[in-house]
Amino acid sequence: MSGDAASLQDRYSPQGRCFGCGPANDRGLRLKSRVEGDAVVCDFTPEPHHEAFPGMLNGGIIGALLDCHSNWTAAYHLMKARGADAPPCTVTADFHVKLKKPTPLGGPVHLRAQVAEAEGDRVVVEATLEAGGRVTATCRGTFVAVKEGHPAFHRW
Ligand SMILES: CCCCCCCCCCCCCC(=O)SCCNC(=O)CCNC(=O)[C@H](O)C(C)(C)COP(=O)(O)OP(=O)(O)OC[C@H]1O[C@@H](n2cnc3c(N)ncnc32)[C@H](O)[C@@H]1OP(=O)(O)O
Repeated sequence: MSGDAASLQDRYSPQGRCFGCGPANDRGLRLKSRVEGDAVVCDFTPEPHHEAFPGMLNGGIIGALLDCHSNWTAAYHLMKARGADAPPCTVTADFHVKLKKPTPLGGPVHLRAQVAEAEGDRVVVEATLEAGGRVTATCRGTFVAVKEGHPAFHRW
């Protein structure tokens, strides 16, 4: 994979309102995913209201970050595989997050995702979330490009 400096969200879905990744949702997380070699990466700085217990990041927020970032990794992969100039609309079919250690607040977290398997419209993505240079959560999920007629089609 390769790409320029703009985030995938800003480039392909600037009007998106998804809670995790929509640039136009001013109450959302607005994560910014970027292509780096064979991976897609993202740095996100949690805010105090994302806290679970003092100084530690909420697990649901971790899940939302890993879900959206992995979704964009799948969509970008399908775009490249199809030779298209825009990604298809993908949705999450399943994702499994392991919260391995508490994730500290107070600095950025780093997300990194890669395609593990792909067949047709379905892509399996593996991702990690690091804080302070240590992996605190991992994720494996399946993301599906939807067809016309699905409620998500052309809705991101
Ligand atoms: C330019 C824009 C760029 C965008 C970039 C993208 C990045 C996005 C970033 C956003 C990140 C945000 C992350 C998020 O939050 S994504 C939002 C959370 N995820 C979902 O809502 C996904 C819900 N699940 C599904 O839609 C399907 O299961 C999928 C598509 C995953 C698989 O479906 P597949 O076809 O493989 O499986 P199947 O044939 O066995 O169906 C299973 C069930 O699916 C339903 N179903 C299927 N089709 C339709 C339909 N047309 N209209 C209505 N429903 C439909 C139907 O109920 C069926 O059940 P039943 O019929 O057995 O009862």
